Amino acid sequence: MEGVGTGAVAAATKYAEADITKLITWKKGTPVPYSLLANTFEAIAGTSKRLEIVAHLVAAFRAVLDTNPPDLLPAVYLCVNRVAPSHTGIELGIGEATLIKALCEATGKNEAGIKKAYEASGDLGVVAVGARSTQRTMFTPPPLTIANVLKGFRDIAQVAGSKSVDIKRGMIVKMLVAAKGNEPGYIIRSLQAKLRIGLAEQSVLVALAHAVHLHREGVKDKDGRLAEKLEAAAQVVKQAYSECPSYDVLIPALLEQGTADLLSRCHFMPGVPVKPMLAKPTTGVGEVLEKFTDTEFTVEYKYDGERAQVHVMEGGKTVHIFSRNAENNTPKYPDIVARLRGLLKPHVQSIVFDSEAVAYDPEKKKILPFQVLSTRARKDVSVGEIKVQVVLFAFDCLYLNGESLLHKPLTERREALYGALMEKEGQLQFATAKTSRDVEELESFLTESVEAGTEGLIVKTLADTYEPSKRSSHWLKLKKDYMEGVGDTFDVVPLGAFYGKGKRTGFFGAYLLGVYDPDTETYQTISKLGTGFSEEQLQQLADSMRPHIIPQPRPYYKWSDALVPDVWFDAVAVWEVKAADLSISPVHKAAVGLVDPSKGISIRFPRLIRVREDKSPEDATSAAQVAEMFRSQAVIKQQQVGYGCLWV
Ligand SMILES: Nc1ncnc2c1ncn2[C@@H]1O[C@H](COP(=O)(O)OP(=O)(O)OP(=O)(O)O)[C@@H](O)[C@H]1O
Ligand SMILES: [Mg+2]
Ligand SMILES: [Mg+2]
Repeated sequence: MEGVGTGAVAAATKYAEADITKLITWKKGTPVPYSLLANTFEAIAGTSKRLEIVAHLVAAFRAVLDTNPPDLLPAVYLCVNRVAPSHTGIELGIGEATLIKALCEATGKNEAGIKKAYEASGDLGVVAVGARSTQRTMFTPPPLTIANVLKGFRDIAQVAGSKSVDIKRGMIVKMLVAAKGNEPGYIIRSLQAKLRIGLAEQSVLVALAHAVHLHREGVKDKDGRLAEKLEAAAQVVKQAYSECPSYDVLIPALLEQGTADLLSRCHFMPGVPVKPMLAKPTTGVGEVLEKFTDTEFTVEYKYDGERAQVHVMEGGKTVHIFSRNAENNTPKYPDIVARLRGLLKPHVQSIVFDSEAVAYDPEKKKILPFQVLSTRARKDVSVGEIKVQVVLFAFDCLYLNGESLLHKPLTERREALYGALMEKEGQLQFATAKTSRDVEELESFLTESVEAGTEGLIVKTLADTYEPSKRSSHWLKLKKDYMEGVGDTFDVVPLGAFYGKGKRTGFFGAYLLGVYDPDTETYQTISKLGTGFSEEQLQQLADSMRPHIIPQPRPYYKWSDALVPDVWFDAVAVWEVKAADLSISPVHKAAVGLVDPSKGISIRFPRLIRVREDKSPEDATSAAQVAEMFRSQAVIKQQQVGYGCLWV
């Protein structure tokens, strides 16, 4: 067995010393006050050390477990700043204008004053805490509790109809009036769907695992193995959550029997999207053969469309289609929903398969590029009005007739797939595949794949399981581009913009781009993007970003005084760009500390490929990926020099 990380040992020691009774200010069996969380958030915001962040959360969760366990579920939702699992599509994200009005109403302050304070601090949460109420209320409202804050948020998220803005505002005012001390700040930030305390979901999962373990087994290290057990608990909880990303399932399972045997109670199930398995870039057939010397692998066409995880239940009566992001894409594809029933073999009652939805020309019987798919409407699509036809290329089977196949090898999953669905041209086809180790054969398969209108190949080991949410080295992508020395594309977040000159006066001529570092929860600049747009595209991008201008950069943006944009944006969009190469930069901050202690990495000559509607800013290219790409670029350069062909 692997050794236990020093982190776990330090954590175990910290927990043993923590006195959670100090936190408990309420009676056992009564609802836990929201102040427990607000104070915990405050403490977390005050440190950047993972270990301390997790320790604060563990203490709070233990206090909940000791006194009122049913409050653990709402507490966790509030920590991850969500009101429901993401596939339900129920989310917060109240606009600034509404929040400002609500703050005025709740505090009796005027709008100009609130706006001025907002301009100064750039954070409505800070404004909310500072804006003490000048109004007297007849009755002091009872303190906010964790359960009623979540319920309030849920209600607000679900108000619909013509008067919804006013109704929402009224509900927000009520919460703000009841909030005390630092609470209004976190209420406001939660409503904005931006907690901004540097709390990553992975940390919440670890804390949850540790708290549950300590609550059940005690904090004393009875056999010298506490650190090891805590680490094991965290692993199991993380895995359960990646198979079944729903706290509504995970937390009751944890409360019931702890982490022992958790995967048998919280596992993949149709209706809840599993996080998709991801692939790593490779540079050529040579590298693939080198990596997989002793491993059996297969190669498939890599289609350029949109990922579609298809859940079919009750013999086709219920169908859900989920995006790469676990969002519900079913309303976008009524045509697929309608055709699926006819494509199931008779013995198939339920199936979940992984596929790529690709635009298709039924007359020419040809697949079409992603750009065509992106013109298809996203919501309220009715079958009769569909202009862009799609074909599904199925490549994996995750579940069949009541049984999860996630832990089966790809060979078995593929057999299940081929045995469960019927192919029909232009409707549903299996991804073209080949199994070979021959360099020439693979090279020509790659050429073939590109001629067939795909992006290249995806190489998969045959003996491995499906690894939800992992960017695993069991799946390697081999795009034509990589071999031309370009490397994989980057998914970047526009953080700011520069006004244009000459013909571009009046709108943005260039953008400041950033990547995301989930370890520090910061956006770090990587490049300036200023060429390669059409005038029309420039206009569209400017229109899409203008509503997201903010008065000041967020405290979690890492940028340099040497390159300050004219306006800053909230981190809301993801753009896919192709770039020339990566270099250590005196200006940019991407992956700072990972390759060089104080300098970041930048990319040269980025060109916009597409706007990624299917990725959220936290799914942007990560700092660690940038560092990895930088290192592998150095290796390739060296190899190419070695082969006498200088890399340009
Ligand atoms: N045969 C296939 N097997 C697996 N994935 C495929 C296949 N054909 C197409 N794909 C698509 O390729 C994607 C992986 O490569 P791609 O470079 O497009 O990733 P991405 O969506 O940009 O995400 P990232 O860059 O974060 O990996 C998968 O998510 C899937 O949508
Ligand atoms: Mg793709
Ligand atoms: Mg990509």
